[in-house]
Amino acid sequence: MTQTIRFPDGFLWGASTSAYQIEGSPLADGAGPSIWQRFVHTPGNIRDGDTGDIACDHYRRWEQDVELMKQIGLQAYRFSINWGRVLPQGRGAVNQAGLDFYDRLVDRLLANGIKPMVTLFHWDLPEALDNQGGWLNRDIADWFADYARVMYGKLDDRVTSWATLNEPWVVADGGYLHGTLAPGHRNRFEAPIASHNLLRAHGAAVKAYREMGGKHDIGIVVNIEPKYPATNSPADVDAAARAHAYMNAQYLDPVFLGRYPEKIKDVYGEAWPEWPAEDFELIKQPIDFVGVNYYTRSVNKDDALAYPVRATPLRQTSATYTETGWEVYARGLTDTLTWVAQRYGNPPLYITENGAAFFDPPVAEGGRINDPLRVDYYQKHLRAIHDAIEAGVDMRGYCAWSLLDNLEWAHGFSKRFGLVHVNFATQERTLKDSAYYYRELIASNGKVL
Ligand SMILES: N#[N+]C[C@@H]1[C@@H](O)[C@H](O)[C@@H](O)[C@@H]2O[C@H]12
Repeated sequence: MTQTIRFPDGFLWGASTSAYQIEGSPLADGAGPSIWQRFVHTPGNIRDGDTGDIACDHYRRWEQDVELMKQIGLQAYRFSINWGRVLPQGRGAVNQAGLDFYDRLVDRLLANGIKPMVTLFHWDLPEALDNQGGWLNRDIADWFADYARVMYGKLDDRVTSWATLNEPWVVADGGYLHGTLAPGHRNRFEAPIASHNLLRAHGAAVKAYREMGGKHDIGIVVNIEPKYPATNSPADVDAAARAHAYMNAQYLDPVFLGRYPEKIKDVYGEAWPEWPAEDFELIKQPIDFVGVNYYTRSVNKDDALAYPVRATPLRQTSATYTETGWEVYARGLTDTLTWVAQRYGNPPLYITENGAAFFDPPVAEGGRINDPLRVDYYQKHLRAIHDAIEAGVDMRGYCAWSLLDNLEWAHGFSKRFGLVHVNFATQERTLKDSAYYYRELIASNGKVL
């Protein structure tokens, strides 16, 4: 007898995007370039030479896209603000046209009963700030707080959910250690500095919100990937612990516990600086929720040559893998959510991203796009979330990644995560079968699982 699944009353069902991945028009109407403008136009950085110059053309088609959200029945829409569209130099003069774009979007979402969930930073740092050191300059905590104040001042009368950062780990690891993401640095001494300043900026933006009397929810969005040892050998167990400290605990420990996990020094070694104690007072500002981005897990083998964590993920022979090479492992989501709940005092949690890139067939007769693997992925992961709820985790909502097929960073347009297919040549949108399935899920509050 299959269990009837019921999600809590008021559980919020949404979908997520980010500015640079969907908006296009990166320099329109006075916007200042982000570090992605330079990065995507540097040959070799993005597959097929794809760029965000047009992307999903959302900056011009946003009304059509809100209609799509309504058609799917979204209760919430998580999106990010392009910092440089609002502050072209990252600081100082406000670009009114940029602010007006987000103002109109928020009003239209609310008019359609869709809750805006705003992320202030989703990787598109203004180039002008990067030219002043960007995340390597300790002043960026103040620059970010000033930008946050501009957005709070404009939208906090209607936006009730703020996230400061999206996935600081990816910014530090991809942007400063491995160079696979903008700004493309490869420096093991820079990565912890960027990571620490991202957390300081988070704390400064939360502090600014409280000081202005903000009464709504503010939190942080982190990617969490549970790390399992390949064997019970001490070497593999320790390898998994290093990988966990590096990707997972390095972010929520400072935010909730006011300190880094001890193991992080073993990860970075000589590249790990000592930090001023007052930094942790700033970072650990009380927050109202954690956004968890979950995609997969990794099974780790000790590997002395794999910097910085000295652990290598092992492919699981019997598993299904997505187009991005990620194992489909829904149990890892339950383990992740119970870990966060147990370690940090059961804070309110949202899944702010969860989804999969699979090869989608062409649009069939009648305009249908059959994507059963994506439907199966959602079904498995929502069941895993329900298991966490049954275990007492305070789950408040779920945002599918992503509303639209979009620019998958260095993958270009080759990896499609959308509930909605985008023909990037014509900008035609087509709901995939997974969008129709998600619509039923929302309408039944998860009962059709
Ligand atoms: N790759 N991938 C999909 C997805 C990416 O498109 C988002 O921008 C990130 O927040 C996070 O990495 C996850």
